[in-house]
Amino acid sequence: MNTIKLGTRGSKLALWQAYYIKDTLEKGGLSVEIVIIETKGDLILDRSLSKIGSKGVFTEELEEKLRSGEIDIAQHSAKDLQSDLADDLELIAFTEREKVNDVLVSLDKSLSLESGQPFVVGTSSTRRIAMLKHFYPHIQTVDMRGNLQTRMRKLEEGVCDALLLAYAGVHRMGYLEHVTELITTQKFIPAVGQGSVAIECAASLDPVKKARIRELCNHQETEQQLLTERAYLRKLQGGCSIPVFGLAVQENNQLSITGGIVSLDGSKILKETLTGENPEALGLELAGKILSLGGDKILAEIKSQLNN
Ligand SMILES: NCc1[nH]cc(CCC(=O)O)c1CC(=O)O
Repeated sequence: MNTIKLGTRGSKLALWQAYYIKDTLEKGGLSVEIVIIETKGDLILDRSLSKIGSKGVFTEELEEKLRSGEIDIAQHSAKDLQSDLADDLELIAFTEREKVNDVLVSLDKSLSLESGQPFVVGTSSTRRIAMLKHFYPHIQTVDMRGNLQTRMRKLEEGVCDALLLAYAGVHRMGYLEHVTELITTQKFIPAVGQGSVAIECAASLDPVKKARIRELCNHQETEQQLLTERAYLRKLQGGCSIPVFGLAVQENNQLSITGGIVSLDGSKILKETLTGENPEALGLELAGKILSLGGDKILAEIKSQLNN
C-alpha cells in the first residue's frame, strides 16, 4: 500500500493526535506522511467560537483536501466534529476513548469547585460556562480562547485562577501535574465525543485502505458510544457552540446514554438516561425525549441569544 497522507491541524494537541494515529498505522505496517493544514478556527483567535458561528471551523479546510485527494485521511478530536457529515465523507474509525471528564487546572493546588471558595475560571465553552453557573454559581468565568499552550500561558499570567479543560487534552499535552480536581460526570457530563480521536476520509477512498485503517485504529466500544452520542447531537442540531452534553457507556452488554441540554445562564437543565441496543436509534430516542420535555424551548432560546 502506498504512503497514507494524514491531514491534521498544526496545534500541539492536533499533532500529538496525528502522531498517535501515525504510530498506530505504522505498527500495522503502513507508512504515513503527516500533512499540516491550517483551519479558520486556528486563525480566528479574537472571537469566541460561538460567535464565529459557522459550523466546522476546525474541519472545513481538511475536508476540502480529503475531497481533492491531497490527503487520504484526516484526524480530528471527535468532539470538534460536526454531527452531520456530508454524504461524500465518512468517519472510519474512533480511537479508544480516554477518561471523559473535565478537569480543573490551576497553579494553586488547593483550588477546587467543590470547596465552595470563589475564584475565576477561564473557559469559552458555552457548555462549561452554563454548567458552572448551574452547579457552582460562586465561580466567575472569563473568556479564554486559543490553543492549550496559550491558555496555560494566560493562567500563568494570572488572567484567571484556573482553567476548565478536557482531561484528554491535558493528558496529551503533558499538563496532568497541574490538575487540581477531576470533575465528576454526575455533574459535568462531557461534550459529545470528548476523549476520542476520529478518522475521516472521502467516501471514494480505496476500500482496501479504508478497511485496513479502520482495522488498526477503530475501538469498537468507543465507536458504539460515539455513534449514540452523535445521533443525539445531530437530532438536536447542536454545533459545538450549543451547551448540549451526552455520554454513552456500556454496562453488562447494555448501551446507555445520559444526556441533555442546559440554558446559557444555567437556570434550566434537562438530563435523561436511556438504555437500548442500537446506537443510532438510542441517540435519536434521547433527543426526542429531551426535545419533548422542553429542550425545544431551551434550544430556541439559546439560538436567539447566540445570534445577538
Ligand atoms: N474544544 C477544543 C478541544 N477539542 C478537543 C479537546 C480535548 C481533547 C478531547 O476531548 O478529545 C479540546 C480542549 C478542551 O476542550 O479542553
